[in-house]
Amino acid sequence: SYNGTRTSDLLEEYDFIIVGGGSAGCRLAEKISAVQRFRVLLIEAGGPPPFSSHIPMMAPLALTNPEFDWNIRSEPQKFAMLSNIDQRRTMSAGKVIGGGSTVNFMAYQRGSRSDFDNWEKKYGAEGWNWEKALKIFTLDERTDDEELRNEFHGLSGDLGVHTYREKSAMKDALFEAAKGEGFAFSDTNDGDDSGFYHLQSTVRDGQRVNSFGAFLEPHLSRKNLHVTLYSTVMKVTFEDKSATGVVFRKDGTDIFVKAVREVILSAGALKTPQLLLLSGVGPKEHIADFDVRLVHDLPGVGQNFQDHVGFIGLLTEVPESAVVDVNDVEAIQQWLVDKSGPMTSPAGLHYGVLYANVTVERKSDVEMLFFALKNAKIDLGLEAETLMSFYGPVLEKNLLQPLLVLMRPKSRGRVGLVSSNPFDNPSVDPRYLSDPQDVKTLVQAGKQAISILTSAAMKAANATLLEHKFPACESHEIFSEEYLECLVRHHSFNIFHPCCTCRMGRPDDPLAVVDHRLKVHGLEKLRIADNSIIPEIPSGHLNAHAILIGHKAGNFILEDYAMAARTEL
Ligand SMILES: Cc1cc2nc3c(=O)[nH]c(=O)nc-3n(C[C@H](O)[C@H](O)[C@H](O)COP(=O)(O)OP(=O)(O)OC[C@H]3O[C@@H](n4cnc5c(N)ncnc54)[C@H](O)[C@@H]3O)c2cc1C
Repeated sequence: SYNGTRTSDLLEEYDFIIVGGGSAGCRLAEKISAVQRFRVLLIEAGGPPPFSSHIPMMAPLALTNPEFDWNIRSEPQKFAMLSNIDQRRTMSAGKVIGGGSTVNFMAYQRGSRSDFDNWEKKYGAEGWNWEKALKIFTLDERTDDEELRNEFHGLSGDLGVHTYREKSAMKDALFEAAKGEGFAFSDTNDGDDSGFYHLQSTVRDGQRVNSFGAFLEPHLSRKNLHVTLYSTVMKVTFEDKSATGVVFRKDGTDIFVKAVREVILSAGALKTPQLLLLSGVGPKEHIADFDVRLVHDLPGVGQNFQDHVGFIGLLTEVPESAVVDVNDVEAIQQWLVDKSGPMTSPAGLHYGVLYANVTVERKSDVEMLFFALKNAKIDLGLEAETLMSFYGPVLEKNLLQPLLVLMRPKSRGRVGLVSSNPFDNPSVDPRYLSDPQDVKTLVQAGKQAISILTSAAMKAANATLLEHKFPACESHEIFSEEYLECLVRHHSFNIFHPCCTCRMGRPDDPLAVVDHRLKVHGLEKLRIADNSIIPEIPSGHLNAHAILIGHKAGNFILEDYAMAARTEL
């Protein structure tokens, strides 16, 4: 498999150095290396994608595997994840070329028009409104869905997207039940996120589409593009307030490469703030606690952490035919022969998704994702005793599990250093559910989910919501408000969408880290292009956003260096 540029072939200097070959970094590297006279270096800490990552149903296998996952452990949580080991959560993040897009669950969702318009209005993120974002989404997308030939979708981009329109009795029942609750059927990616919809996912011809395979792999022969794998950037170097290059370690050797024009950080929402702090850029009081020389006091670095978090534990028994078994040998063989069959389901999410509104101000407060998979071994984070007593008795049953997730959580966390060693993971304190409104919203959504799961349509499809109490909540009447609140706090679950830790904003905004063209405030020759720059978490899943950010960063760079960029974007 691909192993990147040989170390002996690397140059001493490049025009642009991109740190992190994830969803955004790969998109960006393709854009700027299209200009032949730009020498571009992409530095990625992980290696090539594992074979299993191509099989959509195998997605959960990469979770917590140290070969592909940074395995960052959160700080103990006070308001959520109360039944987890040490009340912590593993903040899974891809350590592999393609980053999150190589290990994620492949849902392709942009969120709502208002999310983007809000970035522009509230945070001064000029040019990031829905209309502008939509142009880029459609440029990059290649949907295979005949029914989506409209202004919201692209047919000729590089990012393959598949819609799961396949019919099944369980999906029909879920849709019928959702209709009974007043939800209409809709297209998830038209900017109006409400109702029930078929899942759109980054799958093409039965295989995962990651950002590396879609955008970069076809262009690896470009002579001006170097990609170094298994290479961990330790810090950005500066002369006064200007970035001069980076130091990375590969095979035990520390290598300095000079950036003639710019360094661009695309290391993701957890690692980008860590790298800035290690390089002396961030809140000066925090940096002073470590053996790091202050380069620039920037209070917003690592602040404003946001993630989509919610809960699971409403177990619903369904017929065997409604569930995909990850260990089904016949299904694996079928996939190996012609990339078809049950293994093409992205992590068992093929039943579609519901955006539920529980408050009046929003259409999409909570997303309900319906998982129906067996033997998936998803890391739930629970203490062994709780895991055994809750899941042990239902191990042999075929289960449908709704995962209810806050789309616009109010709680805010932070990322910081634990040490000045770049090989230590950062300290991540999400402060999940620290805002009481978040819990209230999830409890209301829990009631709505129970109504759906116990509806006549679901009963007719032989689905039975099990009255099986979660251990920490045994003293409460099952499915009462108190029970649901207890479940929310004890069996909380995030879906690995950290963002917003180096957010965009105006120069006079004390917590802004980058401007609307992604340049770091107060510094020269340094940009950020990954999900850390998002000011407020949108209601879509974040792979689409990272790709959008990589694409726009590429446009900004081409414009700034007077290349023929599409300025209208
Ligand atoms: C398990 C899981 C499931 C998910 N499911 C979905 C989903 O269904 N749909 C969806 O849209 N989104 C999903 N996401 C989220 C989505 O994939 C991410 O939001 C997105 O990939 C983030 O893109 P990014 O470019 O900001 O960062 P990343 O893609 O994480 O890229 C960062 C890259 O930088 C590298 N890096 C970090 N530090 C260094 C360093 N010091 N030196 C060199 N390289 C470094 C990393 O190894 C990584 O490759 C999921 C994520 C996970 C982990």
